[in-house]
Amino acid sequence: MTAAISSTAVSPTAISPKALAISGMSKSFAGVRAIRDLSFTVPKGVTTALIGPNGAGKTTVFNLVSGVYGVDAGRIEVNGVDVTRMPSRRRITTGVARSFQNIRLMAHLSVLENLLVGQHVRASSLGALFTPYRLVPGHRWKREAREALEESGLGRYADETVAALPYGVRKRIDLVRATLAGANLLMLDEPAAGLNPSETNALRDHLKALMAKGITLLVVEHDMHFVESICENVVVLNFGEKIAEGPLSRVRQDPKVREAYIGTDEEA
Ligand SMILES: Nc1ncnc2c1ncn2[C@@H]1O[C@H](COP(=O)(O)OP(=O)(O)OP(=O)(O)O)[C@@H](O)[C@H]1O
Repeated sequence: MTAAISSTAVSPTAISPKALAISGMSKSFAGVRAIRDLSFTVPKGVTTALIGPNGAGKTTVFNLVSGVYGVDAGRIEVNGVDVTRMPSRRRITTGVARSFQNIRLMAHLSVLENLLVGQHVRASSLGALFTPYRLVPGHRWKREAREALEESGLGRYADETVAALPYGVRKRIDLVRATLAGANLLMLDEPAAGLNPSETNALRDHLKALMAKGITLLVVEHDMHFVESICENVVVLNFGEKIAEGPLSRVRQDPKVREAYIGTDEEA
């Protein structure tokens, strides 16, 4: 049976100055050490990038924070709440949400329907979870979803089928979905991948608007121009370990970082 998600189970604390605090985190897959004794924090309001060559462990960090996998060792706090052993589906109640490299919107549904499906994570009872939204005229979630779309400049797409929309618009709708779920810490996995320059600009503006609303972003991104334009702090991983941390301008001069990227097509 699908468990109901109580919106009051854990209230994200406004007290912690850290949106995310990871300490001593390790994870192996069949003997391969993907993450090794990793510690870093994301202060509230400080847009942070997690960078590193292919296979460095960036997506694994997202999977561990969102609870797709359990850690072998270490501790993860979101907004001051220990989520280390918390089931994945409950972690949204602490304020963390993520977007994926491959957009997980349902292509055959409308934009609004996709957002309403996403909002079901906020359902506080089984009844609310299974109430078909069409049966509830003027439903609050529907209104909130339309408002969020308008606010993001995407209002005209509300009733369009997702499959018919350009990729850049779908990516931004995925962002609206994550914020509607009540997140104040958004983990974005390669948000700019596959976007053309004008779509990238629209995404950047969208992210800056979220930052201005107080949402903290943790971004995995290979496009360093994009990272430079929105991120104040950068954490660099290599073979699952943190090898550098700080502003991109400083980090990219670090010999360890330069060495990590040698032989790859990427640049830090
Ligand atoms: N489910 C899994 N099973 C086995 N190995 C895994 C699994 N997930 C990740 N790994 C391994 O963990 C290491 C880190 O992978 P991860 O995908 O986190 O790297 P990444 O930095 O996100 O790479 P990329 O930039 O290519 O997406 C790799 O060696 C990868 O093969």
